[in-house]
Amino acid sequence: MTQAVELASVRKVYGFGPSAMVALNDVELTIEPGRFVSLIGPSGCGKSTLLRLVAGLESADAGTVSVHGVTPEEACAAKLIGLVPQSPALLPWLSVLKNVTLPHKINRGAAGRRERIGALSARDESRGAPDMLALLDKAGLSEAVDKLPSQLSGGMQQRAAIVRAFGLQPDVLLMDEPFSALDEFTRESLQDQLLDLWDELKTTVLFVTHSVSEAVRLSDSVVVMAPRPGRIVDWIDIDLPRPRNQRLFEDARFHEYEDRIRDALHSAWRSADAA
Ligand SMILES: Nc1ncnc2c1ncn2[C@@H]1O[C@H](COP(=O)(O)OP(=O)(O)OP(=O)(O)O)[C@@H](O)[C@H]1O
Repeated sequence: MTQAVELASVRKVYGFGPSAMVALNDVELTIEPGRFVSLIGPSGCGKSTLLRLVAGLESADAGTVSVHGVTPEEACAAKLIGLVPQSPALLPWLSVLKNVTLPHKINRGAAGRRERIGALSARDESRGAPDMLALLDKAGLSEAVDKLPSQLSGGMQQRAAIVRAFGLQPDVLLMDEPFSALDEFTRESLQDQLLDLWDELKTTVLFVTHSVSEAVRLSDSVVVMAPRPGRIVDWIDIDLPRPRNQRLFEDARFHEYEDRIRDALHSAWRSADAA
């Protein structure tokens, strides 16, 4: 089976000489298609760097990165990869509906590139373009379709950004702390909506977070990283039933997973202090 994401012996160094910073060292990571995997770890352990390597925004100094069997650059050209950054980055002069449909119009050439790459795509091409109004409705934005981003709250803007990313039907969706700027209530409701969309569209998700409970709630697997040098120190499969709704918080196993990840994070912090 072709893996959705594969990093082998990856090393990334910023700077030169004595000021060189090893952002990632000897990173091995394999993500099967359709899985939801979170990266968690202390600040500076290389989570965003790893995401940027998969997105093709940076290149590795050693090792290989592949997305559905091709380089991130090829995967990007074929629009296999979607990226949701920390802040929504919507175009301020376009309505919500135009913001979420514009990438589709721009990216019509991607279908041909996908075909040329071959049978790497996990998606069902016969499914056609998604109904963006239906996706906006599912994300609770049906009242906001004709509004400008400035007329929406931060949470609504982030929801629109997520719909836009899912609407492109990427095979791999990269999310860099997409909910970090939001209050807890909005955050939980966006987690629900993200899980709904993910369940429907079966996209592979690689999700960066600082929140242990968010990682446990959303993920099939949580990857724990440590800094100096940035590396993977633990991989924890979250064997909890789906759908994962609010009742999950009453499940003792949910809190056991949280404790396990917290322990792994404490070890990561201690190893960073010792470095
Ligand atoms: N463009 C860059 N130039 C120089 N150093 C960089 C650059 N980008 C990241 N770094 C360094 O690489 C290391 C990893 O950074 P990265 O942003 O990937 O960490 P992170 O785990 O995402 O951190 P945070 O949780 O704070 O967002 C850090 O020490 C950072 O200072």
